[in-house]
Amino acid sequence: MANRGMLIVLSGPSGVGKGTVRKAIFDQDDNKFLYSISMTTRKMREGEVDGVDYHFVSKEEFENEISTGGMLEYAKYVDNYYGTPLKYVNKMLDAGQDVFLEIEVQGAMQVREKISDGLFIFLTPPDLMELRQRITGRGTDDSATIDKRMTKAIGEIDMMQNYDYAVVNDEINDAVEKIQTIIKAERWRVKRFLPDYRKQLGDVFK
Ligand SMILES: Nc1nc2c(ncn2[C@@H]2O[C@H](COP(=O)(O)OP(=O)(O)O)[C@@H](O)[C@H]2O)c(=O)[nH]1
Ligand SMILES: Nc1ncnc2c1ncn2[C@@H]1O[C@H](COP(=O)(O)OP(=O)(O)O)[C@@H](O)[C@H]1O
Repeated sequence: MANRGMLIVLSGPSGVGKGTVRKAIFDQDDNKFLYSISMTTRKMREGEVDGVDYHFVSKEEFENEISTGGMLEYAKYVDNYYGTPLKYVNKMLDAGQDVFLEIEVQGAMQVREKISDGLFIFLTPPDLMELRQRITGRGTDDSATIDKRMTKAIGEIDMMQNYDYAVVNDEINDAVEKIQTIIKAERWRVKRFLPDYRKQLGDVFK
């Protein structure tokens, strides 16, 4: 029953803490999800490993994947492509494995179009000033760039209405616990059971 794996999508505005929360979830011992490793054209940072943090590819390779239908979703973000290879996700879902994506908002909306029975969780900041402080705290942007990121983030927060759940990333451990609770409840959603019973209808009156 409900043999197909669950697709879990964690998204939210830049700087809200998606990467931090995702790492905390995957550091838990009893974590059973498979993380879909994204493909990107951005440069590898110190300490990153190809095939672990991302599949690092050239712009030509990425565009070739797009044109041959190899991407479940992709987005151009700060001049680089980021995307989810389709093959791995489908294979794992068909094998009954739950797959976890941590992606930005444009990509999440493309996944929603294609895999409507996925679980879409929006990570949101306690308030906008705190979001600004987190972006500032990373120390990677000047104040004009921070303004641009904030304008973008406000548009992204507006996309919250297209998600199933909103989780406030106030304290990391609380956010992780809320996400785990949502995932547990999702397993018993009616929509995950009906297709299996419907499939059995053909056999039962033979
Ligand atoms: N659409 C999409 N976004 C992704 C994917 N992988 C990572 N991202 C997002 O791309 C953005 C930039 O990621 P990264 O360069 O690692 O920077 P950082 O998270 O800001 O340190 C983040 O918001 C990620 O969540 C993907 O496969 N698809
Ligand atoms: N719950 C939290 N409380 C305080 N700071 C946080 C929290 N979650 C993340 N951060 C910090 O906010 C910044 C942005 O987090 P990051 O995971 O890079 O965001 P994203 O992946 O959404 O762009 C980082 O400096 C991170 O340490």
